[in-house]
Amino acid sequence: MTTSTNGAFDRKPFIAGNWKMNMDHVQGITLLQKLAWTLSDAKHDYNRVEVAVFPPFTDLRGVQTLVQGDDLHIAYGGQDLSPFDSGAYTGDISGQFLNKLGCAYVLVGHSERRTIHNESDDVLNAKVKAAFKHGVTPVLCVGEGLEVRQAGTHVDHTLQQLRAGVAGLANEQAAELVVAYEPVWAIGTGEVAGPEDAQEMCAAIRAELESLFGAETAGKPRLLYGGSVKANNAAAILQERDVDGLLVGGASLDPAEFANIVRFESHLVTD
Ligand SMILES: O=C(CO)COP(=O)(O)O
Repeated sequence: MTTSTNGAFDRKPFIAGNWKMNMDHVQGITLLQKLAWTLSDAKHDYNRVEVAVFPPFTDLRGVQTLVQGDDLHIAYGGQDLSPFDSGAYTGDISGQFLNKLGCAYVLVGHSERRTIHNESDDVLNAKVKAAFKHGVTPVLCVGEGLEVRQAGTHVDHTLQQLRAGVAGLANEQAAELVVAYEPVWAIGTGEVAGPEDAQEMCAAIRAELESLFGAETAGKPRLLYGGSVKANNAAAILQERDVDGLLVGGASLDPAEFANIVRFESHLVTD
């Protein structure tokens, strides 16, 4: 039987919605408004569970205006950033632009960036550093594909991505980092890694951070799970000791479903 962590989280739970390439800037505002209303009706305590959304770049200005205008306590961030500050990099977005738009976070190395855009570990390490340089907290995404999982080398594979991503970070940066474990075979497939799979990897990530940065620092970063998370499986995953939050794709496009995930505590098993 899993042990409830209700009321005893070591780190503030973090529930993030990655909208991917969905929602134009008009739809994005409607979605965010509905989410905010739903959470407000449910009297959600943002001090207890942090909420963030990752809309497409073109939505960010509208999101900022809504968040500021309505004094929402929902954080937001970009889905990617350039490793460079500015210059002749057509199509790229600088971390300083994200900071200026009030982005608290930025996704780095989502599996769709690693596979579709062939982003290498070196580039991703540069992106992590660029995010910190510009005052935006990176959410470093790591995780194995199906073949690696079937070969049983998923922990080694994922830790290698982690080590490469955090290479050269100062302890204060490592403490602020967010890491999202997203097994590629569980993304958008309906195939959820079991809570024990999420726990196994998050514990391994925490142990690796400890060996790199020491125990005090390693206790601070929040570790998320992502991959086919829905309201009906969120609580079980979050009950695991080393899982501090969730990175939600498809279900974050439905405000009622996402709000239910944010309110996972009402589904926790208490013993
Ligand atoms: O990739 C993900 C979040 O970044 C997970 O996506 P799904 O929740 O749609 O499986």
